[in-house]
Amino acid sequence: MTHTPGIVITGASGRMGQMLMKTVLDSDAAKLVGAVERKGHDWVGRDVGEAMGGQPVGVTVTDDALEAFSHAQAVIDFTAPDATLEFAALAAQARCVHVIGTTGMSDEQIARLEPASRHAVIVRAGNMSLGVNLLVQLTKKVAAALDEDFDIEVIEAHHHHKVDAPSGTALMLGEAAAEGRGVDLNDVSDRGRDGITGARKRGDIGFHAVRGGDIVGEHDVLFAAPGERIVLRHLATDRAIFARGALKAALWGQGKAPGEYDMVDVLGL
Ligand SMILES: NC(=O)C1=CN([C@@H]2O[C@H](COP(=O)(O)OP(=O)(O)OC[C@H]3O[C@@H](n4cnc5c(N)ncnc54)[C@H](OP(=O)(O)O)[C@@H]3O)[C@@H](O)[C@H]2O)C=CC1
Ligand SMILES: O=C(O)C1=N[C@H](C(=O)O)C[C@H](O)C1
Repeated sequence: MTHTPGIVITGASGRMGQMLMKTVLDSDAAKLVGAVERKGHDWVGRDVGEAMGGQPVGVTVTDDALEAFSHAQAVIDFTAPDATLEFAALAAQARCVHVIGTTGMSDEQIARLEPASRHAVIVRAGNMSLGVNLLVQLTKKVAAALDEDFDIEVIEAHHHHKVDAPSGTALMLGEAAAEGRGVDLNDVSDRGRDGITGARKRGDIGFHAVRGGDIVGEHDVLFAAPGERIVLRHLATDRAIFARGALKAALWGQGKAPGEYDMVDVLGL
């Protein structure tokens, strides 16, 4: 008999939390065993299906993350950096696979995931969709094929609720471009120009963030040279693509050795 992994969703009431819940409830490969919200949230104590405006699903929203994780095989976490660091310690304690979609983490915060990854599998990516992870590979290839006559700019657009910039995806694409070029992104990153900036510095990788309305997520990588331009583009029109990727990661992580992984590992790209 095959074992169906139990999944807990953190940030249950969020845009991604609700999408993740629906994706797990619709899946035959996993079962929803927990939904976590912060202390004092008005969903705590309610059936999560009813809280989302539908039928009961038999899962009560809790603010006790460790208790919820102790009944699960994986935690899918699209919340905020501080919350994700707390959940990483608890998921490791419960030996759950921790799938992290949270963006906006500093290098120092990312480094603080390391102790948890010694005890449990962590899969973290700024974008869980197949399309973006393919675009990351293409960006690396194109950047490796072109010289610095081609200026690289990463332009992203998101809904007006988004709190971090550049997006996690834009940073993944920038890292890929830098890697393709054989440079360190920290040395060439130029974020959001304003004022008398002087002429563009050869070799820089620029980042620009647009925020408006209900844009799900759009990313362009522009390679601009005298006389020609290449644009690599991904348009997300449905958050389901991120939730499907996250569930795939939660299933992929079962039985893997503790450590830090990303969607390139999961998708075998
Ligand atoms: N990797 C990927 O593929 C994707 C990543 N994301 C990322 O996922 C994250 C969430 O996005 P989105 O769903 O749009 O955001 P929302 O603001 O809609 O949801 C975030 C959820 O996390 C909860 N949360 C925040 N801080 C805490 C905390 N300290 N303890 C417990 N719960 C907390 C919020 O609760 P409350 O309302 O009470 O604050 C809310 O339920 C962002 O970082 C975003 O960039 C989004 C889409 C795809
Ligand atoms: O906040 C969002 O919505 C998204 N965040 C991720 C990011 O920062 O790149 C992924 C996706 O673009 C949606």
